[in-house]
Amino acid sequence: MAILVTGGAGYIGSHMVWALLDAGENVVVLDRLSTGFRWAIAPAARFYLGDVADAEVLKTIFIENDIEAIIHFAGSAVVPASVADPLSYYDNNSGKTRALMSAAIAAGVRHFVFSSTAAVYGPQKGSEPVKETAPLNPENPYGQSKLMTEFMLRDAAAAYDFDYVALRYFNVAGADPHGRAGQSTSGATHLIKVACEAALGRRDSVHVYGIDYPTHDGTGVRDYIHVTDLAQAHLKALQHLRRGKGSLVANCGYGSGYSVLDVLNMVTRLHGHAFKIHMAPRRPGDAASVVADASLAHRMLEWTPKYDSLETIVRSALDWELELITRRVEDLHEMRRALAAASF
Ligand SMILES: NC(=O)c1ccc[n+]([C@@H]2O[C@H](COP(=O)([O-])OP(=O)(O)OC[C@H]3O[C@@H](n4cnc5c(N)ncnc54)[C@H](O)[C@@H]3O)[C@@H](O)[C@H]2O)c1
Ligand SMILES: O=c1ccn([C@@H]2O[C@H](COP(=O)(O)OP(=O)(O)O[C@H]3O[C@H](CO)[C@H](O)[C@H](O)[C@H]3O)[C@@H](O)[C@H]2O)c(=O)[nH]1
Repeated sequence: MAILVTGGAGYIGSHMVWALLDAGENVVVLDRLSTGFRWAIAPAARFYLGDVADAEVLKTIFIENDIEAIIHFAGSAVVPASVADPLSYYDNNSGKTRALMSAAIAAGVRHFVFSSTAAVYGPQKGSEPVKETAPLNPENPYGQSKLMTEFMLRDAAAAYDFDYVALRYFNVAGADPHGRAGQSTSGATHLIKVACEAALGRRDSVHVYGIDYPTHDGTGVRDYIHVTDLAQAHLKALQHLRRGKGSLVANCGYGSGYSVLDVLNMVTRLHGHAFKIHMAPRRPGDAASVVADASLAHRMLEWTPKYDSLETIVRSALDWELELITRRVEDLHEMRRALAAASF
């Protein structure tokens, strides 16, 4: 039996692949490498290049592997891009997931774990942690496209021999503590990644989007969750489904909110070098404060985070940024050696 990880070449998916392999699972990855990288996939996983909606590649995967469950990360994940091009988000996050679900159900795959998001909730009054029962009112097409998928999962689970866990991630950050994976996306927009790049001189500066929010320092507040804890939550979700405990929608966060300035100060403190900061207008589609109440995941999945401190998250993100620089330098040396060898 094997677990199919879609989007396993991406940031969160690549950590999931390592977590599954560490837990002794057989892993199959499907990724079209639009934002992910072939090198990010752990060598022990079996890789298929393709789109999650490609019926032919799915057929091949289901014939060649005994897929027990799908952990579905493949998708588009940038809030402002979804505001600029909503239909591509509905296509990739909702339409293509529908095609994947349909092929999976036809092939007899019974378990599905889905990457949902805190963006399904929309604007919150005050800074109270958000429970799963909060109104679902996405502020942007990204959140809406994920919510539509949650509805498809709910209805499919009611109709077919199929169950699912949808995990609503808050702000995922950090990198594998063993240095095997991290966030490598070029042109990243996520705050911690952007700030670490600026600290290491890979960007000129960081823009702070909005200083007039009703938060403790006027900047946006988010609940940052370490990617390794998030991968563990998926392992627990898989266990939950295997034990026949039924479908579930649960938040994944820590319940602690940090502002943009809190994050920038932490990066500066840990790295030791200041970088340029520009105050900028609010970003379209952004909420003031988004913090999780994750008590349901703790209770139902028996999930206990291990890396729940902003300092640990930022430290691992900085370590990964240094690792990427080292790898680029090694690649350059390799290219130089290859060029020198070719010129003789
Ligand atoms: N990063 C976050 O803070 C965050 C928060 C909430 C939810 N999520 C969700 O988690 C998932 C993973 O996010 P990430 O940050 O790792 O993003 P990512 O862009 O690093 O990874 C996505 C991966 O999916 C692949 N992909 C995209 N569309 C595909 C398709 N149609 N067919 C095959 N492969 C495809 C990409 O090549 C990439 O490897 C996404 O669904 C995202 O919406 C992320
Ligand atoms: O260069 C930057 C980048 C971000 N921010 C601010 O930092 C906070 C976090 O922004 P991110 O772009 O890092 O993350 P988002 O909160 O926009 O979105 C993330 O969290 C959401 C859930 O809250 C979704 O899950 C989504 O997939 C994921 O990208 C926001 O207040 C944003 O305005 C800046 O000030 N400058």
